[in-house]
Amino acid sequence: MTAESMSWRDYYELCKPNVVLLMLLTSVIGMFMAVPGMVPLDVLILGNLGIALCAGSAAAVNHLVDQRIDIQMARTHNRPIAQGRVKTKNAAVFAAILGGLGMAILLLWINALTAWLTLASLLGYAVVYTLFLKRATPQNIVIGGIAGAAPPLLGWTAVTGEINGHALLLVLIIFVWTPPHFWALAIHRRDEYAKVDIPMLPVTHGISYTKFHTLLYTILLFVVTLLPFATGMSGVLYLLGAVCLGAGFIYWAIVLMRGNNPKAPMATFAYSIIYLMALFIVMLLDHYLIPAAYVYGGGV
Ligand code: HEM
Ligand SMILES: CC(C)=CCC/C(C)=C/CC/C(C)=C/COP(=O)(O)OP(=O)(O)O
Repeated sequence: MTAESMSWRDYYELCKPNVVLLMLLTSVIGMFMAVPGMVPLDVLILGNLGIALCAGSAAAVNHLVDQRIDIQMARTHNRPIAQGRVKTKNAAVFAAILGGLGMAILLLWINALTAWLTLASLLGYAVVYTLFLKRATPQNIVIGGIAGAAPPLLGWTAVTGEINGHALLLVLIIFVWTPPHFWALAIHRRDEYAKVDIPMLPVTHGISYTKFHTLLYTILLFVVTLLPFATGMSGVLYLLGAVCLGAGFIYWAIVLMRGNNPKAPMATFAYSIIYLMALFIVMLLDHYLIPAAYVYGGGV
């Protein structure tokens, strides 16, 4: 592999591509949930491009700010800035270009509301969470989770230009999902966070306390995911999916809490990602398939 292709890979990695891809799935589905038919193609492409660039920019700032702690933790020590493969200044320029481009796209071709909400999420993650909360309180990821939870709202406002209760419900789902998603991993990596003095919940309050709160949030998540059905936003297919997926999450949170399976923390973390992906996909399927079934059923 040439040095040049290596460096592109490093810049790509700065954007946390897998995380941003899952966020994009939620913003795309936020767009589709906002309308009964097809999302205008320009909004679909430019809206998600703008959101992705801004999220990538925030992720690059996170790498930049965290380089000294990243190099000390096994999970993150090989990151591009921590290892000096990307210079701090270049990373800052890269983040500024991505953020500037993303904002320009949203302001020029989408709408001002989406642009400012996206900027708030960018700053919420890159500045409020990374620079302050992460180092200050074990509630860091709970509060910081608001930024990561925003994409379905950003997708929704990109299409409609308005904030809507149903869009906020999608944000609420990801907001409540974030603590079990992260704490499962943080339980596994507790000693590393302790080593770099980051006050994650398992460090400040212990593993058992964190496991219990992971279970509590998972139960709360189960309840919150019933709300799209209860409010008439989604139908029976979604309800079935939410109940099955939620039962699986609670199962893993219980296995985690019982503590006799050493693989439970990372299995719960992996499940959290599959869970969110599947929940949003089933919501989209419900949105299009169920009305279609009614139409065709009614027409026969
Ligand atoms: C404040 C909120 C969040 C925190 C603290 C958090 C924390 C983390 C951490 C530490 C990892 C790294 C695991 C590793 O390096 O192996 C991770 C991975 C991941 N997170 Fe989150 N996360 C948050 C929000 C989100 C959101 C909102 C999404 C998507 C909607 C998301 C999707 C993912 C995905 C897909 C991965 C796997 C990445 C990979 O395999 O490369 N996360 N998360
Ligand atoms: C515009 C918009 C939607 C912005 C959202 C930005 C974004 C990419 C949020 C990601 C959330 C995340 C992976 C947090 C982990 O950070 P960490 O520093 O705790 O984890 P780390 O140790 O792996 O870096």
